[in-house]
Amino acid sequence: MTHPAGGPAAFTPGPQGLAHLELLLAGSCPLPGFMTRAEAARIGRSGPPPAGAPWPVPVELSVPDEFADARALVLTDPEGAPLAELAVTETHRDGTVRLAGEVRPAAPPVYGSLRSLRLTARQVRSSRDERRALLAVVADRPLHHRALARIRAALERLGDADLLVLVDVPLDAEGAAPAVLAAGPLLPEGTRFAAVTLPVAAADGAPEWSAERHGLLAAHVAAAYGATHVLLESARAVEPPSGAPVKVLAAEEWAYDTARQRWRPAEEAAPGHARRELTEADVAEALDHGRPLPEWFTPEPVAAALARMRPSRADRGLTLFFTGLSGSGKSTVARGVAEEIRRAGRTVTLLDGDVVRRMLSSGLTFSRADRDLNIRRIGYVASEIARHGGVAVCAPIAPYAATRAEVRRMAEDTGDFFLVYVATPIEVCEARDRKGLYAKARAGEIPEFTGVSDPYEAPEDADLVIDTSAESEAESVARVVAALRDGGWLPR
Ligand SMILES: Nc1ncnc2c1ncn2[C@@H]1O[C@H](COP(=O)(O)OS(=O)(=O)O)[C@@H](OP(=O)(O)O)[C@H]1O
Ligand SMILES: Nc1ncnc2c1ncn2[C@@H]1O[C@H](COP(=O)(O)OP(=O)(O)O)[C@@H](O)[C@H]1O
Repeated sequence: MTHPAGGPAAFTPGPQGLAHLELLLAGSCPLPGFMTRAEAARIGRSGPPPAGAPWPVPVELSVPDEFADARALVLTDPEGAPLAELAVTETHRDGTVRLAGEVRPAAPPVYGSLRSLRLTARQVRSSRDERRALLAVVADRPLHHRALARIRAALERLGDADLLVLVDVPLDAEGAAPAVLAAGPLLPEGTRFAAVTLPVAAADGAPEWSAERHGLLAAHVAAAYGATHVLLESARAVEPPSGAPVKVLAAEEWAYDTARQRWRPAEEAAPGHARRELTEADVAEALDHGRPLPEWFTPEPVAAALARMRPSRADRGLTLFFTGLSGSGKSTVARGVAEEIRRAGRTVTLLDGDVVRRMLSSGLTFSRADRDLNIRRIGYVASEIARHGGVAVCAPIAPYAATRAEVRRMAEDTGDFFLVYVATPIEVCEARDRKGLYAKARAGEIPEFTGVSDPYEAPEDADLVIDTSAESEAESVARVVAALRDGGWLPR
């Protein structure tokens, strides 16, 4: 707990707390601060909120136990800069400690993605002609031709309306923003863009709301910006059932009419000529393999932004992680695969178990704690190699599933992760006993030996399983390389 200059303690809320605070401070939410338990209970978490509720979702702040007695709290951004002061009027426990009370702004926020685009509701309202209709599009995904056609049709129906695109992005990442903004030149002149972060749950650790609640929240925020009509282009929010403060336009199905070569409501498309949109997974797959997105589906500037945001797998970093018992063949196969990757034109670093134990992890034992530390170090180095577009080939035993999962998460922050389980039976590994270690382990001379006197948790999330007792070294290498080619990590 920190007490800046003798004042109240300071606390950095988690992502949900910060997102609620951002709306409170920007004047997008009409509440004075975080809700009491009774207020939050009245709004509820499932089903529609009661009629006349001031806000469609509970706004709560969860804090660690150490703040349970605080009367006031300075809420700061993740770098510690004060955002607001909270005067605590109620403390209650609901799994975690929750504080209620008014918030008073401290200093304008400087943190958060797309800060320069974070126009407040007040800023937008004060600079527009409120007699005109305002269509707000709340978007957390790229605007492809279908979305653009739907927006144009809605504007046409509304007559003389302004357009505001509320780009819904997390505070700590750009999300789909570059692809949403790339559609700017394809929208009417004068279209405004503002970045917002819509919370997805009441408080950190609380369950996420239903899609209808998300829709309702989006409508309320859009209304705060002065919108008269709302279109949801969101993966999370759907048309709310009722009670929205502005008209939420129906999300009827659209299709590409291949006869007329344009997008239109599916029921208007010529029979036999209605082509559906690509799914998000289709788009990801095309980008992963470096295939262009079809012109009928996505406009060129949006496609270009997407290709920048998600380079093909051949251009992304990769952590290729082998796991298996000692003597299973990890190093041998990893060496062969690394050679093939190099030959295919990619830069590759081999982080072999033995070398790592000498260079990165000398002094570590084979206790669980030290093995975990060893694997985390390998994961860290691999993820840095991947950050720069390289391929890191790792070949430690890595006996624990939880630690491998940690490395997967770390690696996927900067690139891709591909797990190869070398599932050679222990009898074969032991018969090979290249270093005589199994014999020593059986004789009790090496304690905590994996597979003999220490656990090995076989992976259930392997992307490929090989067994070097059933195939030659060349066959194993070829199978891994083929999987990398099929996945798009190596050119064909
Ligand atoms: N107690 C014990 N258990 C397992 N292995 C042992 C042990 N003591 C030494 N060795 C040798 O160390 C190599 C395994 O090191 P790793 O860094 O890959 O292990 S771990 O991932 O940290 O568990 C392993 O090398 P490989 O045969 O290449 O796997 C062994 O030769
Ligand atoms: N199909 C195969 N693939 C890989 N190694 C094999 C194969 N068949 C036999 N071996 C032998 O098994 C041993 C595996 O040792 P190594 O690659 O160091 O395993 P690890 O790194 O898992 O401890 C090597 O001596 C290798 O020559």
